[in-house]
Amino acid sequence: MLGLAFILKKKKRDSNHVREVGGNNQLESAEIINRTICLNLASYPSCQLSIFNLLSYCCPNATLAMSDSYDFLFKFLVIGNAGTGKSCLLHQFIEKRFKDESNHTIGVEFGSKIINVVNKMVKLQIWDTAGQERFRSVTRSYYRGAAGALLVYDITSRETYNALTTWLSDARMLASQNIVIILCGNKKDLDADREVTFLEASRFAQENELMFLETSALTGENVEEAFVQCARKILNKIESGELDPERMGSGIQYGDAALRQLRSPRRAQPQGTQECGC
Ligand SMILES: Nc1nc2c(ncn2[C@@H]2O[C@H](COP(=O)(O)OP(=O)(O)OP(=O)(O)O)[C@@H](O)[C@H]2O)c(=O)[nH]1
Repeated sequence: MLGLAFILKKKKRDSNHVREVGGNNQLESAEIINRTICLNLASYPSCQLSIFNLLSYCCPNATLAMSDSYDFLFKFLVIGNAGTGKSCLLHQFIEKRFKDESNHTIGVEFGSKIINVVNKMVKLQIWDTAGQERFRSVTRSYYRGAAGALLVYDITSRETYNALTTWLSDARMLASQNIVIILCGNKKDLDADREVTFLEASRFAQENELMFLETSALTGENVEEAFVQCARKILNKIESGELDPERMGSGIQYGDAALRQLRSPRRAQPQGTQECGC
């Protein structure tokens, strides 16, 4: 059975973190809490293709099963050059504190959080991707079916700002044309070392139809806002009919069987089973 066990179980924990380890993209272990999918491949070091990668590719909505009292689940990406603070932003958003020691991400990391957006409970399933070029082929495989993204640059590094067009075209090509993206100029607390002005970045955002905020993972400024604004825009698009959660690869899932049943009776599933978009 390849050592792969899907165990659905209720389990409470403060944070939901999955870390993909090993330079050769081995998935040592991964947990999605509450809706726990346990993958234990530690004893299969030769397995080069992570099961998460496979799940994400084949079944972008595979994490949804029983409801945690949320209305929607959105798949999010955090992308941008290495060292811009993507992991620290995710950590600040989930844990509400700065990650003191942050190493380069190897492949991808995962986190999730339920937030309240305009009276809807939205579960964000967030994939924090490695910014280093050598992981690009791995990280690109996670783009598929993302509903939203934080596109991060470092306001003290023009190089990271100059790379934005490449990240943007990748996201629009590989995720979805409709992906909602918020541009985040991170390290706002280092204003004295700024190399990119607020004005030029906001122009870039406007020209490319992006939302824009300057953030600081260190102080927490605008971090929650970045995720919330992105989620709010996705919700608006759902309400206006511009986005269809039922469309395969939309990166959006309904949060409970009842709501799904209301919308599409033939797709209703028994409680406790896994919904898979494939
Ligand atoms: N001053 C300041 N430093 C930050 C901020 N965010 C991150 N850093 C620092 O920037 C460095 C890189 O942060 P990471 O979160 O690891 O960067 P990353 O974008 O995830 O990097 P990769 O995983 O390699 O793609 C670390 O030394 C952080 O402490 C911030 O808002 N302000």
